[in-house]
Amino acid sequence: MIDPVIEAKQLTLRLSDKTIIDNVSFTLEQNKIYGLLGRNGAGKTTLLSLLAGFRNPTSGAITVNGEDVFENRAVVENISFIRDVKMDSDSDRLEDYLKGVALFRPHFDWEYAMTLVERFKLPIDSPMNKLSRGMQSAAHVIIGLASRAPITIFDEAYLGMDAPARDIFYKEVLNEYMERPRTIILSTHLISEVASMLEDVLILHQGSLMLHDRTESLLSRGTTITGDAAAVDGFTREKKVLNEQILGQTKSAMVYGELTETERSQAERQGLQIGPVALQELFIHLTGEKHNE
Ligand SMILES: Nc1ncnc2c1ncn2[C@@H]1O[C@H](COP(=O)(O)OP(=O)(O)OP(=O)(O)O)[C@@H](O)[C@H]1O
Repeated sequence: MIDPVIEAKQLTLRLSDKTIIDNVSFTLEQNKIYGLLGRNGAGKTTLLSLLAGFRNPTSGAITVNGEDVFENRAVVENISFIRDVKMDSDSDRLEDYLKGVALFRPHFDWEYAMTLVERFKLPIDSPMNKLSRGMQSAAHVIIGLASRAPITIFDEAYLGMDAPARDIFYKEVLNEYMERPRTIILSTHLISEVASMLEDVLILHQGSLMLHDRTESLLSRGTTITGDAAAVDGFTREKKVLNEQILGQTKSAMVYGELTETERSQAERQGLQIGPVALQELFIHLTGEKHNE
């Protein structure tokens, strides 16, 4: 499959009379890294299951290059959907497990998978259910990376992994993406760790798509003001402050909303530094209780 374009049109899923995905529409262009963010229960896994063809929408459509995904083998074999599932009852050795998975994945690179097994220091002969939680996560991440599917989805796949293992994962994702561009969707609560990798961000809130924007333009909605604590307080008095940090006499405040040119020169005159806002703070603000009252 070349250059997959994913389109959701008024996508809706109801389960037991509850609307889980509510009239969601978006277009995902080929070969970008997308971040799918949302609070617990927002519907991220459900949306990704629809995209991976595991579920049939109640109404609306989700297509890849114009073709419906559900029960469409030609499309689905180009999608790798990696979740953090526990393998408590699977006694296959890791090597056999990977061999089994590779059979159904046309782009699977066995040599790369073995390199990753070494990088994550996984015992290749161990039964899956004897691996630690983090090692099981790493095994799934290896499948996602080595499958080299044109559409690769990591749904909290790396939650059990410790910080050094996650670091390896992020580096591998970026390396792979540079060498073999593909569409990668990362659904995560570890926003600060992945923020710099994301080209576009989608925020799902209570089943609806709240926002789809380039990360850069999303980040321009907020500003960090740093400097003398009293000056920062004066400057931000009328503004929506998302978060503040104080270190001695110095204060750093994240505010929502773009600054005007006049405000920027005013800040400069007062010796205040202006910097970018963190994606995580924006996310907390946009999906927090108060913003949605
Ligand atoms: N089979 C089902 N039947 C009924 N409701 C379901 C079913 N599966 C999920 N839900 C509900 O759908 C909503 C969305 O769940 P989903 O797992 O997609 O959210 P999520 O954004 O991935 O959450 P988290 O970040 O906590 O993993 C939740 O309210 C959940 O209870």
